[in-house]
Amino acid sequence: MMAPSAVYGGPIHHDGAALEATSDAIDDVNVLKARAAEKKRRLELRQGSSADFDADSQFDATKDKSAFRQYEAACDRVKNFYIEQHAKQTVAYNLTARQRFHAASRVRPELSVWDAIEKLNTLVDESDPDTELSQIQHLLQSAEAIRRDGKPRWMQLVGLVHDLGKLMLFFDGAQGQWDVVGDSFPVGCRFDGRCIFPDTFAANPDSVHPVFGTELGIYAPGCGIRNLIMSWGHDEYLYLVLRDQSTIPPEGLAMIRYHSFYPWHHDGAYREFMADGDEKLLNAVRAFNPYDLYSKSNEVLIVEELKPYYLELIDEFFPQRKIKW
Ligand SMILES: O[C@H]1[C@H](O)[C@@H](O)[C@H](O)[C@@H](O)[C@H]1O
Ligand SMILES: [Fe+2]
Ligand SMILES: [Fe+2]
Repeated sequence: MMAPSAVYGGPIHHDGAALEATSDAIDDVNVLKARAAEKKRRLELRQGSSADFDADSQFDATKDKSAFRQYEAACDRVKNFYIEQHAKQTVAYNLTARQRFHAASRVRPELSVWDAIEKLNTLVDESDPDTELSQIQHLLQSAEAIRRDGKPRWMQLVGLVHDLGKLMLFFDGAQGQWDVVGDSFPVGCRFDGRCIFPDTFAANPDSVHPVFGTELGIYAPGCGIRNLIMSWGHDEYLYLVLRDQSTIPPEGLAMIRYHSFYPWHHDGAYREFMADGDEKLLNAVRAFNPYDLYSKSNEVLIVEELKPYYLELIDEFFPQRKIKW
């Protein structure tokens, strides 16, 4: 009979040191195996995301797009919202809001992204003619549409978080919904006729201001979209919050910052301020828009079912877990 040492190719030791060495080696192998399994799982997850971020959307092929953003036919809730917002979004208010945001004394609540999403459960957006569901549903509907179209994981994440700036209603000393939600536009120059309900800007003192009321106002042509002072609201707030606290790529940050800037990304206004590189950002914002707008539906998603997938996605882009809001 063959000696056991011949089968294993070496002598069998029974001393403690050798046993310890063997069990360390087994631990090492297990770590490697766990790492390989994790890598494979992440790869598999990614395989579901193969489309370019800016490839045309597919999920909305059968949607009647003319049914969305019908402001003339909208209810009084929406019209009254814009009457108030357009009267009050002045340069002076904007500077006050930004100072408030940047103040060293500002207490910044810390909350994970998922907890922030759940907090939005109670918020129904007064400016929105297309959904009366809570914002958590809107975020999940956007993210799910992006996921269904096989878009990159960072873009799915942008869908999931893009309206979290609406949390400023609870956190940032907002005055009401008028300085949180709704379409956005620059202040400091003439309000463009392509904004919705443009006549309501007549009640805004800046519209007759000797500088702010002129076509270019405080800006130079070609100054760059990033240099426009955007009306204060959830886009700008979330952009400022996430710019330094996530690994979202620049295109994703542009989607967040300008997703409500319909007069620019949808109606071609304010192009005179664009600089080199802005066309690329515009392209990104446009690629995101269908997932924000046409994903709105009355179909209620089951939050608990989707939660594990999105918790993992959040982990990938927010390694520090909690966000300073
Ligand atoms: O009513 C909506 C809503 O507030 C959205 O979150 C915003 O991004 C849109 O631009 C706006 O018109
Ligand atoms: Fe939004
Ligand atoms: Fe949205």
